[in-house]
Amino acid sequence: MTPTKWKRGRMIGSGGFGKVYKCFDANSNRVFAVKYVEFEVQSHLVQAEFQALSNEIKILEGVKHERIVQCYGCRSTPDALAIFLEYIPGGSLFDHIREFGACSEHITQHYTLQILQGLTYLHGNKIVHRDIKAANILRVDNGNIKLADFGLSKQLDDISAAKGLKTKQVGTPYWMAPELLKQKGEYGQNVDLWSVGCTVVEMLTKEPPFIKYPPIMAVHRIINCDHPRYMLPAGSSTHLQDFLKITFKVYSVDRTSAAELLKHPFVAECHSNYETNPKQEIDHWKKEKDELLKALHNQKDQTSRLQYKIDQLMKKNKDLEDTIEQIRKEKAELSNCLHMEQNENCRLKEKLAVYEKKCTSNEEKIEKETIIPQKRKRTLSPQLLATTKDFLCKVTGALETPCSSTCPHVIGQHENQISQSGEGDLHRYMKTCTKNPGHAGFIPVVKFSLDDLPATHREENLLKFIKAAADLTVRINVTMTSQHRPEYWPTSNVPYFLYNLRESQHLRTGSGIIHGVEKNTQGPCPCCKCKHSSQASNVWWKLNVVTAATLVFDDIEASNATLRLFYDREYSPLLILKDNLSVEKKDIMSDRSLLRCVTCDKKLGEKLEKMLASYLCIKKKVLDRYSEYRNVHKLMFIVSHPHGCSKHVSIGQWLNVYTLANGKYKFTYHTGTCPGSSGASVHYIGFGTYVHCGSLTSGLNYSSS
Ligand SMILES: Nc1ncnc2c1ncn2[C@@H]1O[C@H](COP(=O)(O)OP(=O)(O)OP(=O)(O)O)[C@@H](O)[C@H]1O
Repeated sequence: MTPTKWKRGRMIGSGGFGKVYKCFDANSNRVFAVKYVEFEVQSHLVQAEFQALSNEIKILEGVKHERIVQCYGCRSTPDALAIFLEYIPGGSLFDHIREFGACSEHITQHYTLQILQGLTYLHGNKIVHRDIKAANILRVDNGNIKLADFGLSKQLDDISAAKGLKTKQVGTPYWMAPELLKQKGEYGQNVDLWSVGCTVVEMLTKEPPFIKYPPIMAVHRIINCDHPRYMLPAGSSTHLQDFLKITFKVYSVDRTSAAELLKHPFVAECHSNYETNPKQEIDHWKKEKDELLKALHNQKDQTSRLQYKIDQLMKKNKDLEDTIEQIRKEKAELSNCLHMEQNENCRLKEKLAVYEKKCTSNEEKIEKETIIPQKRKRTLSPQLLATTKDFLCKVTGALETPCSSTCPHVIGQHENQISQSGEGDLHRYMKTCTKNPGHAGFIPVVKFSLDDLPATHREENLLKFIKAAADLTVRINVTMTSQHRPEYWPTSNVPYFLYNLRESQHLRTGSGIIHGVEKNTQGPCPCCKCKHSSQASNVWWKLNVVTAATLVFDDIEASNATLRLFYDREYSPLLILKDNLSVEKKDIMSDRSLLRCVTCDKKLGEKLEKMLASYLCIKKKVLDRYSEYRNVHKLMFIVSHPHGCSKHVSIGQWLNVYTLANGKYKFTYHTGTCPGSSGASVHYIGFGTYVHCGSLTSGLNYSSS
């Protein structure tokens, strides 16, 4: 029954065709919703359209279904048509989605079922809704829904087209079926099924398909698509996907009717009414409860995991803080230590200065004992050179000339490098050398080449000979001066070298050459290692080394001596021999010592055997080649370890050769030697090999006889 004594209440919404208010009819004592459709023009045409609308409304008054908003007729006012509707307090599904978010598939199933129920009824009564969408689905408080706005849209569109409405309809094509959007397109009830599909997508995703396009483009897409595109929530059922496939059939004839769709598994399992099926509702809530419990459980798990992580981090943090504290303490201690070390350093520096002073004075003492002061050397040299006869005193070889303690010739500098501070100081002596400052005449053995030979002798074999001699040259270190050194040279009153330092320990260094390598296979190796081993080697080598007697005087000194082999460059690997080192033969007057030592290092023994063989072979070739020119070119070379440093070759000419009473030769030369050259082999090309002894007060160097 249409309200007669009604009063308009608050506005509850507005749509494309007018505003909706709550209203109360005093006659029936009932609340309604009233939709005001306002007129624009009172033309004849519009009048006709309104008449058609009123007639339609009358028909709709007879449409009664629990899923349909009941229409209670209409009344005309001067500028509007008031259509009375059943008041539904829950608002539209559109508002619900906006407020609470998309519906779950479960809820969507229920709403879809109820939409289809409403549509089945409308279609059964030959009514097409034409405007199914969430905004036209109203929620009853008990959770069920009703379809609103049905059947009037065609009439309202017609009035709008005739420009008879104040509010202009702006078409929302997103829910419309393709055939409805096509110009002059014919359509039937099945347009509502397409819209149901769009509304299902809207319920699940909050938006119908194609919403991202402006209306005009959306229309184009809907008309031309094979199937609308949408993104369903993850885990959506296959029933749902299949249901949508059916509703979105492009050709309306292919779409299944609303009544048939009620049998689709997507909706068939739902009970039609929420409130009338408490069991299902209980199941639903139980399910929701279970899900909530599960979520709660997960949250608890996560919380306890997070708590554990926090605890771990706090512990780690604490450890780090402790470490920082520890580092701070250590730093403080270290800076304390550093401070103390700096003080100690200062103290030691002062002490060092004192010792250096002492050391210098000791060195000076030694020098006084062993070396003629420079001043004297310079002044005496020219006179001494003048008379070669004077040189041939008893000690230097000419036995017919007696020597006295004042004999200037024999107080020659026996070129041991003496170092009070051990090996560490040898480079210092090299740098501060006064005999050959800069060592221009000394060529490191590794750099020696053909170019270093005089043009007259630039021959491969001579170079090979020098290299072979260099290979066998060794550095000899002695750390003890024997108490058996004589006070005087034999049969003279000339003090013997280092007599005053006998029984003292200090480093003396000189040179020598390996002169014999003898392989032994008889009996066990006598080296220290084999002596104390049950697996003593049966193969070993005896090595003979020639050096100066003033360098290694006797077995006491030999047992405190070492041989360094292959010391070709400063960083050559350390290869030291000292096993069973002894003096096999000694000639004080000639200043020659023949040392002996052993090795059972097979690789070394064989290598030295080969080296010696090629040395002797090339030596002979060179001797043969140059023997007839030996007095013409007077070429000679020396391989030694100046100042105990790495091997150097010095090349030059000898000055004089004296034939001694015993038929031996004695040479003098300026070819470069330094402290540390004592005992080095001196090779006179065309003559043979001798041992370097020292330098005379004249500055001349001389070798053994
Ligand atoms: N019977 C009703 N009971 C309670 N509220 C209603 C009722 N009818 C409509 N409303 C409210 O009024 C709003 C506007 O409704 P109306 O039908 O005018 O517009 P619409 O359906 O949103 O848009 P259009 O008219 O373009 O389809 C609805 O969204 C709803 O919230």
